[in-house]
Amino acid sequence: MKSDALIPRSENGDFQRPGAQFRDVISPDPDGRFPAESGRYHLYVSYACPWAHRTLIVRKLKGLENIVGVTVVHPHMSLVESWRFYNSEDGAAEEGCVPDPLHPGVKRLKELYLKADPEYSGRFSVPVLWDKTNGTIVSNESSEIIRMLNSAFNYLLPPEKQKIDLYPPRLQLQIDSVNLQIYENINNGVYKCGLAKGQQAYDRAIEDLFTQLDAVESHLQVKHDEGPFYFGRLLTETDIRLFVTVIRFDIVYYNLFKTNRKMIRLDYPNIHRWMQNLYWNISEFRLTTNVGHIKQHYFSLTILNPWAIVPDGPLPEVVPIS
Ligand SMILES: N[C@@H](CCC(=O)N[C@@H](CS)C(=O)NCC(=O)O)C(=O)O
Repeated sequence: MKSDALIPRSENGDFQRPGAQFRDVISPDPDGRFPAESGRYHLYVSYACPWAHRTLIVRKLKGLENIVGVTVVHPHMSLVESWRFYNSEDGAAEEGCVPDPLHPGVKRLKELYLKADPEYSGRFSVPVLWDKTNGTIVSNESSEIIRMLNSAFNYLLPPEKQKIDLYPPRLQLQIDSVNLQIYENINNGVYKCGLAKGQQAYDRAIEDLFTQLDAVESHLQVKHDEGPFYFGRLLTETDIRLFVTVIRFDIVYYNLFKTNRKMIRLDYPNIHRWMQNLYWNISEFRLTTNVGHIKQHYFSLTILNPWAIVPDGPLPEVVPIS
């Protein structure tokens, strides 16, 4: 099968991201199928992937490093064979990748999906939240994994980490509604631009993307007096979900996905300031951002970049706060 045929699209050529298929939930209930326990769950992520990046940020913000393990896959992904684990022939560019520590001999993420469900026929995507006790996947949907990490393990955490609530009850309605627009037009919007098949599909996607970015820019300008976050004073999951796309924007999407009507650093001062604050002042954002993996992964998608040449810029990759 030609690799282009593996990109899911509508009849009009619009990219359509398939829904995740493992949708179980870790709960604080000790009698549940997936009770919150220390050392039982493991995240498989790529540093390149914005959806996986959400889970890395929340894991760190909540101080779950010793409770939920992580393995980073190699940044080069095969559309047919899926992500692969580090092997001894890999070099320095693959910083942070290791062989699968839980399943010696497993080479590809695909194998874990098939262990969890031999009949599985969906995409082999990251992130994967793995349950060591049942030997299965709890969830491969990042929006739901971050909600679990936000609250399910609280009873194991010190008070200052328990208190961090990225989905606070009084903002939930607003968060849900903003998340939806940001997902549709920005998070997935950049993919709709990059993976559009045909001019009209691209034109639709780019219009929606920049209309939404313009709206976020105005929103952040108004909110700035209240605080540095999307909702002002409080850091929420909306900041995380927006950050993972914005940090990749000038570096890969602008060029590879043709989202080049405007650049964050030059044309969106409020979004840029908001992003710089998260990146430079909140270490959990900076320490989970790996620009090397991001560039290695996206520019290796030969369906969009036949020679897999990784461009030099933009420099600096993330502009320091002046
Ligand atoms: N709904 C998923 C989407 C995850 C996703 O699409 N991940 C991409 C990487 S950025 C992936 O692993 N794709 C592999 C593939 O489609 O084969 C989530 O948010 O967790």
